[in-house]
Amino acid sequence: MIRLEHVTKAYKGTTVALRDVSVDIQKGEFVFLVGPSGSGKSTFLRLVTKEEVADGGQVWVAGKEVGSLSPFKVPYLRRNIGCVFQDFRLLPTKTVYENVAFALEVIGRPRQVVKTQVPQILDLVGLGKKLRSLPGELSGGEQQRVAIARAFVNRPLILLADEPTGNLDPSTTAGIMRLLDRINKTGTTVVMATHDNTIVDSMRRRVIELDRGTVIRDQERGIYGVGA
Ligand SMILES: Nc1ncnc2c1ncn2[C@@H]1O[C@H](COP(=O)(O)OP(=O)(O)OP(=O)(O)O)[C@@H](O)[C@H]1O
Repeated sequence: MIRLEHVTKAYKGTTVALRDVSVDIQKGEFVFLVGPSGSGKSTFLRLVTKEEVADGGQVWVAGKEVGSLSPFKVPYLRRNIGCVFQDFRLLPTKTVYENVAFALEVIGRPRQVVKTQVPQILDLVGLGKKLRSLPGELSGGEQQRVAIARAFVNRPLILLADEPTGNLDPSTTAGIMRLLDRINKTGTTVVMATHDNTIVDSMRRRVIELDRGTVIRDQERGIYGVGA
């Protein structure tokens, strides 16, 4: 579903962010990306969505080589990928319902589809009763649930999560992880960058560890790491 082949990425004026990274992630896997700050985790995720382009090597997503996709095809690539971030990135003046509906409207889904799917997905994330709230009226955990609903409402093949629990307390974090686990169980491939050793150690999923842009460990049912 996601394959990086000898991928290298350097930003202007910085050291290399990823160096000869080769990784193959199958459909339906749940993968943790771990490593110290600056090790290249976010860069990895941004290459998958083509927010960044590799300098060397190839990035394959759902059977397409992303680097050579023409610009007009990039939106179609992104329809297959839901993204969740540490800072939620909700539209502050729009309600919970509108935030999630927007994700369907921008890809031209008919109104009737929006009307049925948005309440359904908000029920799934446990926010069926907060449709009319604004993000600012919700707790951090609830805001992240809205963000996950928005990322998943289109049933993407892939869900990328960059430190999704970074701003949340441990019990809220556990709820978010249960939700991501449920989404993964529907067959969605989940790749999550995290610094949270407790999560990684309790889930025991595949762990890919980066250090200064290089994969130093790729372990099935892994733990966060030695000395973490
Ligand atoms: N837009 C950018 N411009 C220049 N350098 C960048 C840019 N984004 C990342 N970098 C650099 O690339 C390297 C990898 O950064 P990246 O954000 O991928 O790491 P990370 O593992 O996600 O870090 P963190 O855990 O702090 O989010 C770092 O040295 C960083 O400073």
